[in-house]
Amino acid sequence: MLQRPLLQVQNLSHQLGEHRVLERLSFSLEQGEFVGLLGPNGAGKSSLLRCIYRYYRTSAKTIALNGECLQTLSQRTLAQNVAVVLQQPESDMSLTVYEVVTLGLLPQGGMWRALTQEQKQRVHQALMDVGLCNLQHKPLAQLSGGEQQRAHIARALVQQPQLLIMDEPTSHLDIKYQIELMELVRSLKLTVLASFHDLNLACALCDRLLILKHGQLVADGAPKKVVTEQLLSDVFGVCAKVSDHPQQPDKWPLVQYFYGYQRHQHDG
Ligand SMILES: Nc1ncnc2c1ncn2[C@@H]1O[C@H](COP(=O)(O)OP(=O)(O)OP(=O)(O)O)[C@@H](O)[C@H]1O
Repeated sequence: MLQRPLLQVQNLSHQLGEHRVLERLSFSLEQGEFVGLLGPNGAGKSSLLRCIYRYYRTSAKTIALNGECLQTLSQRTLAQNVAVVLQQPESDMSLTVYEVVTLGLLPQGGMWRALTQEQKQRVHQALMDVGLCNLQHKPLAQLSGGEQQRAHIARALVQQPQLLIMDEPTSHLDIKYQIELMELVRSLKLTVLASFHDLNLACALCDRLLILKHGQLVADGAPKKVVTEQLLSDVFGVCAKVSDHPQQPDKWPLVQYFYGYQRHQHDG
């Protein structure tokens, strides 16, 4: 029997004010896939992710989770199944790391009563997974950007979601943190849809890439298939050389950019 996709997006369009930000998108995510969402500024990445975690309401039947229409799921069912990590949320800075991570129990009805042994264990395990046990009693505000993001990922882990959505989770982190954090997420074997700006990082981490341009899905496939010099020129407007990454030549393309755009613009 064919397995049902975890997430199915079918003919999704979305309008913000006068602006049509998503245009008839269709794709699905299989259980366990790690999928990168790429595209230039304004392409519609955040808008698409917002539709999927239901920050934006969309028309019925355009998004299904486990075969059920996203719009009809209760808030609780949605929160039990979908966790979201955004870039640098600042709302919970006064909480300690432990408290932030415990927030992940909310969808299961935790937090408002004493934690059960099982819940405490789950929080502890998540703190271990992200390597934050030693900082768990510190306020979030006293942590570095990378450590804060780890705490948010631990919160998402405690939620035990089927789908983890990440909107540019690494954009303020240095390159080592970016790699470390995303390799950590990858090792957790969740289904992940994450937006990126760093093409090389996305190529090395993702099973599959979705490329957006002007709200349309212009490519969907393995990094090696999708990332071509033509696509980089057509979608991102850059001139680049694409070769094989020395570490994984069969799987990972390596993008090297050429510079001098300012001069070309002036040269007309
Ligand atoms: N509230 C809004 N009302 C009208 N248009 C909006 C609104 N929010 C975003 N947009 C527009 O929707 C388009 C898509 O924006 P979105 O944030 O989804 O792009 P993005 O690919 O995530 O961009 P970036 O890489 O810059 O974060 C942009 O042209 C943006 O100007």
